[in-house]
Amino acid sequence: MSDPPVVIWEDEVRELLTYSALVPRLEEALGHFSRRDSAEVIQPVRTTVALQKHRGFLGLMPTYMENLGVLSTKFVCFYNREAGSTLPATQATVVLLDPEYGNVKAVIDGEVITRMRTAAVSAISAKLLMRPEAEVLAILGTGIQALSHYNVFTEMFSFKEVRVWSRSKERAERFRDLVRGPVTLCVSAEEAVRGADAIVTVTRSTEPVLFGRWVKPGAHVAAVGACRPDWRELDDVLMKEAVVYADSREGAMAESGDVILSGAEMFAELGDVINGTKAAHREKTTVFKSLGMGVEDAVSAKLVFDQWKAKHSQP
Ligand SMILES: NC(=O)C1=CN([C@@H]2O[C@H](COP(=O)(O)OP(=O)(O)OC[C@H]3O[C@@H](n4cnc5c(N)ncnc54)[C@H](O)[C@@H]3O)[C@@H](O)[C@H]2O)C=CC1
Ligand SMILES: O=C(O)C1=NCCCC1
Repeated sequence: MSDPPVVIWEDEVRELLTYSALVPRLEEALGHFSRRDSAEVIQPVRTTVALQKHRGFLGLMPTYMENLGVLSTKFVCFYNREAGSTLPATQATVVLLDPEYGNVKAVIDGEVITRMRTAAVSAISAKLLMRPEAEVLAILGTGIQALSHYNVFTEMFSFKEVRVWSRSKERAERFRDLVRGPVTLCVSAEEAVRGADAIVTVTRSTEPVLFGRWVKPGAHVAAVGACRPDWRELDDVLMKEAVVYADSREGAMAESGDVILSGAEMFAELGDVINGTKAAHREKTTVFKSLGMGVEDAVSAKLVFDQWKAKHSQP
C-alpha cells in the first residue's frame, strides 16, 4: 500500500515557491517541450469540458516528463464571468503522481502555481524578445495575473515606469494599493500603451483591448488572456504586423482566438528560441501568445513538492 497523498495548500505553496527558483526550471521545461522528444515530455493539448450553465470550462492538463520522473495533471476551471462578478476567473489544483506505481503523491493548490508560472513565462518571453533598453511597461487588467506579472516583471527588469489600466477606477486604485512599488494609473488602454516598450494583456475580455495602431514599433507584447478559439485581446493589425511566438504551436492553433481568427502566421515557440533553433526578433514588434502548458505546472509542482519534503525532513 502506498502512503496517502500529502496536501499542500495555498499559504504553504506561496512560502515554498520563488521566482528565482521557478524561472530557470520553466526555461528548461519550455526548451524540452519544443524538442518534441517523448522521453522528455508528453503533453497533449489541454482537453476542455464546457460548463455552459456557469459560463465556464474545465481544462485537464496531463503531463509526463520521463527524464525528470514527473507525472502530473492540473484541473483548472476558468470562467467568462458577468461584468462585476466577484467570483474568481480561475480555480486550479495540481495532482502529482508516482509514474512507476501510479499512486497520487501530492494534491497541491494550483492557484499560486498558475499565477506565478504564467507570469514567469511572460517574463521569460520578455527576457528573450524585449529590447534590452526597455523603460516603460504597460499592464492591461488589474486582477490576479496583473499582480503576479507586476511582481515578476519588476523583480527581473528595471523599468522606469509601470503603467496600469483597468476599466474600473476602484480596481485600478486597489491594484496600486496592493503592489510594492510605483505605478501610474491610466484612464484608457491607449494612454497606457502608447510609447510602452513592453505590454502585458491580462484581461478577461473576449474582444480586442489592444490595437496595433497604438503599439510602438519594436515593442514586446505578452498576451495572456483570451484562451478560447473565439476570444480576443489583440486586433488583427497587431497580430499581422508582429512576429508571433507561442508557448505551444498546437495549443495556439487549437485555443487562441487571436491566432486563429486573425490568420496570423506563428513564427516560433518560446522553447525554439531557448533551444537556439529559431531567432529572437528583438528588433521587431513581437507578440508572445500564452495559453499555459502542463509542463509549466509539472515542474512547478515538482519544485513545491521537493521543497516541502526538504522542509518536513528537517529534524
Ligand atoms: N495564459 C495562461 O496561462 C493563463 C491565462 N489566464 C487568463 O488570464 C486572464 C486574467 O486572469 P486573472 O487575472 O486570473 O483574472 P481576474 O478576474 O483576476 O482579472 C481579470 C481582469 O480583466 C478585467 N476585465 C474583465 N473583462 C474585461 C473586458 N471586457 N475588458 C477589459 N478588461 C476586462 C477585470 O477588470 C480584471 O482587471 C483570464 O482571461 C484568464 O483566463 C489565467 C491563467 C493562466
Ligand atoms: O494554463 C492555465 O492554467 C490556464 N490557461 C488558460 C485559461 C486559464 C488557465
